[in-house]
Amino acid sequence: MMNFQQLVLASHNAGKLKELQAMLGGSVQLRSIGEFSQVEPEETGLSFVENAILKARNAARLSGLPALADDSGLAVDFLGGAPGIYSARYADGKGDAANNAKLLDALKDVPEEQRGAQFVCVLALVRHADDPLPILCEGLWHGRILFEASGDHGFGYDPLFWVPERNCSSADLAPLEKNQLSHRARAMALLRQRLGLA
Ligand SMILES: O=c1nc[nH]c2c1ncn2[C@H]1C[C@H](O)[C@@H](COP(=O)(O)OP(=O)(O)OP(=O)(O)O)O1
Ligand SMILES: [Mg+2]
Repeated sequence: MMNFQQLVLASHNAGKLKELQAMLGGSVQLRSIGEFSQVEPEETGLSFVENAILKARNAARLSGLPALADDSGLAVDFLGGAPGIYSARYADGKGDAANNAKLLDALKDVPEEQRGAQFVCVLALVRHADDPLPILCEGLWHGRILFEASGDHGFGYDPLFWVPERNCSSADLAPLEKNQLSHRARAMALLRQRLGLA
């Protein structure tokens, strides 16, 4: 078993870095890919898995370190799984607020029982840029899309995601609580097992 004391996180999303570092604890130091490059790779894959691997390889190449990538998104039942892998680009790169406004508009006439959705997270870890056997772990989080935003924590679509097991939005959850329940938490629990950190 390889010992990953330092990993580069192949993400330019500060929210992900915070959550993933909190989940990993002190045993692994996550360094941001921002230390090495500000250029974001184009996410050309057709799946979360492909995009996670592509981002991890790119970060390993740029940093010379083993790399962890997170490709995630929101799959809305009524929209046939959209925005899915296009979640970050849903409102053409105009950011989280525009993404959320577009989603609320797309669902404005959809009743509560048809507003089911899941957050998806795929984590990919490569030992080096050409690693032929990336470690892959996925996590899902089932919930519903609210009719209006609620909460100040988290990032992205959190204010619109109703968490049935807590009866509030994921942005209403304290960070510690989100990090025990989320799609990312589930994927990370599997990764920790794979790495012998559990
Ligand atoms: O826990 C979450 N709470 C709320 N929203 C979330 C979450 N997890 C993913 N999301 C949303 C944000 C973004 O719209 C998309 C991820 O897109 P994704 O390409 O994986 O990440 P990103 O572009 O923000 O950063 P990067 O690619 O550099 O890792 O799904
Ligand atoms: Mg991205």
